[in-house]
Amino acid sequence: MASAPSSSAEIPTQRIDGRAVAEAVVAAVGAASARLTAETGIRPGLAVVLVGEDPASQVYVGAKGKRATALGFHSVQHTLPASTSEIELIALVEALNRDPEIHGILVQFPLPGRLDEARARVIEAIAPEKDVDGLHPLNVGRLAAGGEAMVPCTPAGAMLLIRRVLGPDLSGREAVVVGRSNLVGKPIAQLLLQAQATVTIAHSRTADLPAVTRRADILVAATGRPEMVRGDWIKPGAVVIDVGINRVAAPEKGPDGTRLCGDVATAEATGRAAAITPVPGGVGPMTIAMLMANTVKAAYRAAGWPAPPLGE
Ligand SMILES: Nc1nc(=O)c2c([nH]1)NC[C@@H]1CN(c3ccc(C(=O)N[C@@H](CCC(=O)O)C(=O)O)cc3)C=[N+]21
Repeated sequence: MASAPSSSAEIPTQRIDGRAVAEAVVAAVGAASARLTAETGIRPGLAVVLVGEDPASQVYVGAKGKRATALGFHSVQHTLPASTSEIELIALVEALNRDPEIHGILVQFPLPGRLDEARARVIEAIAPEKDVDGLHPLNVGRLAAGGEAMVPCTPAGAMLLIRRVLGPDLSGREAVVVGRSNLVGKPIAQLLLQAQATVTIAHSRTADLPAVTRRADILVAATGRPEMVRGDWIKPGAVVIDVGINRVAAPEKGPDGTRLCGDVATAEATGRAAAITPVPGGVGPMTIAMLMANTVKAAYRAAGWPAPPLGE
């Protein structure tokens, strides 16, 4: 029997293996760390601060600590109760700023309740050279001005995946970032611009969002809304970077079943995108790898050494 005629030819869609790229980064980070420790006695030190008991945050923070320990870093986790005051949290950050064994400080978001309103003050309390999240205004400004900045981990990881597919020069390519957060959307847009792409930042208030995303040769979805980006929002042949990690109900896995999904309807994108990052196994593992990379860079700078090459 003849197959039904299809209106458009299917495009083979490459799944970008974030776990494999993350392993390569982590291997380079481990080698750089070992060299520093052998020659100076300095072990990269990472402090992760978790306030409250958000279960997803506990999982991420645990994964970060495990990675750091496996790399031979000095790794400490500070877990504070949800009732912690702004003054107490900033006092801890200041103690970590002064601690010579700590090169990187990460305060996990979201902060609980009222404390989230203090977010900007907490970020500004972190010493910029220890700000491995790249959120301090000095690092944000340096990234915007094209200087030596600590780059936020998820954007740095996403860019590395884009470069693996398209190379370092994005001249002539249209990039659309959906999402405008300080942690993801805005810094990814800066990095794409630096790589010569033509960049649009779109968001939930953009008029005719699908028409805007359909222009994208590079589409970055960072909306935090499960599978918001549909297949027909994607230009055929686009490279799609799915930054979302959403836990949604999955009745097929039983009454309490859940599954992870991204901000892109991956099944619909398959056969249309040239390449897409899966969830899980895409940008998520890169985020942790780049956190380790930023921590080693901070330790190198503290030792007065130039930043090492990290497979980027
Ligand atoms: N100050 C701050 N910096 C952050 O970088 C930060 C944060 N707060 N708050 C929460 C988000 C989330 N985040 C992730 C890191 C790794 C995975 C990851 O490794 N995901 C795996 C597994 C996911 C799973 O199985 O749950 C994957 O996508 O394959 C996901 C999410 C960092 N964040």
